[in-house]
Amino acid sequence: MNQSKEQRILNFVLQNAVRGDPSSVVDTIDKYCSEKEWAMNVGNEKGKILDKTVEEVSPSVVLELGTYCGYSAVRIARLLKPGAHLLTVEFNPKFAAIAKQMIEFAGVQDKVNILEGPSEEIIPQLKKKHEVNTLDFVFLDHWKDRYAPDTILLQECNLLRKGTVLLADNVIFPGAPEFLKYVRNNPHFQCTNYPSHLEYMAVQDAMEKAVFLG
Ligand SMILES: CCCNc1ncnc2c1ncn2[C@@H]1O[C@H](/C=C/CNC(=O)c2cc(-c3ccc(F)cc3)cc(O)c2O)[C@@H](O)[C@H]1O
Ligand SMILES: [Mg+2]
Repeated sequence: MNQSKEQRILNFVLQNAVRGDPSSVVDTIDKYCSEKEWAMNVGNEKGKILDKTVEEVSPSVVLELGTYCGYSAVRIARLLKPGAHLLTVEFNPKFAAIAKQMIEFAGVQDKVNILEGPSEEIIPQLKKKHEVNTLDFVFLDHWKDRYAPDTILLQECNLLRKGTVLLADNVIFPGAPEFLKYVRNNPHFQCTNYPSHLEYMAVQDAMEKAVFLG
C-alpha cells in the first residue's frame, strides 16, 4: 500500500534529522516540504513570527489546534521553559500517529501532550480532564472556519484570562474572515496583524495576534 505524504515527511526526518534536536527536525521538514512535497506546516517565515510571539509570552500552558505532522508542536515545544507544556489537538488518527513519532524523535515528548479528537469536544474537557486552569497562549492552525467558533468556545469555557495570547495562522490565505471579523470588532481583544507569506510559496499570507483583555 503506497505511503501517505505525511508518512514520507516523517521518514525523511527519521533518516535525515538529528534525534533529540528539535531545531534539526523543524529544518528537515522545511527542507523536504520546500524541495520535494509542499505541506501545510506553518513553515520557517511564519514560524519565526510564532517563535517571537512564544518567546515574548514565555507561556506555561499552550494550546495548539491542528497538530497535523507536529511541525509547530516541535517548534513551540523547543522554546518552552522548564515545567511548561503544550496541549495539541488533532482529530485525524493518522496525523496524530505521525505527529507522536515526530515529537518523540525531536525529544520534546515530555513537554507535549497530543489530545486526539475534535477541538469542540476537547476544549470543554481541558479544565476537568486535562487539569488546565487558564491558557497562556493558543495557536490556531486547524480548519479556518473553526477559528471563530473555537475562540468563542474557549471564552465560554473560561479558558482565557487577561493577557492570553491567541495567534492564528493563514488569516489571508486560505483566509479566516469570520475570525478576523470576530476579534477585530471586539472590545475584549487587542489585535495585531503580521504580514508574511504562505509556507514555501511566494504568496501573501499573514498571522493575526489577538490578546484577550478579560
Ligand atoms: C472538527 C473540525 C475542527 N476541529 C478540529 N479538531 C482537531 N483537529 C482538527 C480540527 N480541524 C482540523 N483539524 C486538523 O488540523 C489540521 C488541519 C489544518 C487546516 N489547515 C489548512 O487547511 C491550511 C491550508 C493551507 C493551504 C494553503 C494554500 C493552498 F493552496 C492549500 C492549502 C495552508 C495552511 O497553513 C493551512 O493551515 C489537520 O491535521 C486536521 O486533521
Ligand atoms: Mg496553517
